Amino acid sequence: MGFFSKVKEKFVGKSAKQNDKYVAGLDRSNTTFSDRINELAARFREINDEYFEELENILIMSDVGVSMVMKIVAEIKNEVRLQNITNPKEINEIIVDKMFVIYANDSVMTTKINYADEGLTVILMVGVNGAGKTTTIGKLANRITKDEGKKVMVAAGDTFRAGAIDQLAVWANRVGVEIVKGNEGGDPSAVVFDALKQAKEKNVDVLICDTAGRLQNKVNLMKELEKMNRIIKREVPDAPHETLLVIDATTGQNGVSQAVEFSKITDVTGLVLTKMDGTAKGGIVLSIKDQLNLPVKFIGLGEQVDDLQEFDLDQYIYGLCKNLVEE
Ligand SMILES: Nc1nc2c(ncn2[C@@H]2O[C@H](COP(=O)(O)OP(=O)(O)OP(=O)(O)O)[C@@H](O)[C@H]2O)c(=O)[nH]1
Repeated sequence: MGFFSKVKEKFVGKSAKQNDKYVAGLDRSNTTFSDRINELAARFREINDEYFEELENILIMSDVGVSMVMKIVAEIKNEVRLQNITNPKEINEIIVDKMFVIYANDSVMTTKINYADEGLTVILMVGVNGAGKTTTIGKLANRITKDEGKKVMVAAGDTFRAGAIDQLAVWANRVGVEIVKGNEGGDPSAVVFDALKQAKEKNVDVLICDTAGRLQNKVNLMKELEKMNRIIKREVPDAPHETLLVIDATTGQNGVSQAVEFSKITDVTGLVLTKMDGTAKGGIVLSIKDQLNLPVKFIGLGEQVDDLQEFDLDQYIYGLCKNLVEE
């Protein structure tokens, strides 16, 4: 069964609680993407080169990324020829299937957090300022505490940005986890070292470390992350278990380029796409996959504490293509 049929069978007419969050959070993307494709089908009597050009534009406007768009459209053309389809109204299923078959191909699809087999799990959060790192750490700490029953601690390793420490402290307080912090302008690795020591003493299960996001000063940032990684490894040899890169989905292709830069600086193990509810260009998930081949582990679908959702490909497809699937 193709993605299209699978998603249709799974979600249409049903209302699972988590699914509602995806549908609401991706509403703007769905309207831009699905409605434009439906509108295109209504305008063309038959599928021709012009139709495909417009389809390419819709995909590009949804932030799918040019090289990915070319691959997807080539696949769609091929399938249309094979099935001998000429009516644009019959193409929805093929569009949805091809987009996601390409996404899922050769993919590292694990969305689960890689926890340590035993002892302390260390998660390092990286990303440029304003991407939503602090908010994500708060939401993630809450998820891990409430859903998995683990004891979480956070380390205020962004000593560079004014206010970052206080902001993280507010979140820690809100979700009821302990925070280890140093002074603004201090050595972030010292904070992390301190946090590692305390986490081990207090039998913490998961330590989430904030870091500064000065991508414009790449050499310093690289040195800082290297030092932090060295200290973490010295204390917990198989750590960090995850280095999650936080990207603001509303920054579109710029966010994708930042992600590429970050992945050159440090070993990223997964992505968190924030503010998906604030963009009409939900296709960024596909573009990132194409350029980085890293799994999207979480997506931010709002500002509330429970708006960070584990990335689920089926729910994402349904959210993005709702009006196509339900046509
Ligand atoms: N709508 C929406 N807003 C979000 C989401 N994630 C974060 N935000 C908001 O984005 C803004 C910036 O997020 P912060 O966590 O404060 O990011 P920052 O502290 O500026 O920068 P860093 O922590 O360095 O990334 C805040 O107003 C958050 O509430 C999301 O998934 N959806």
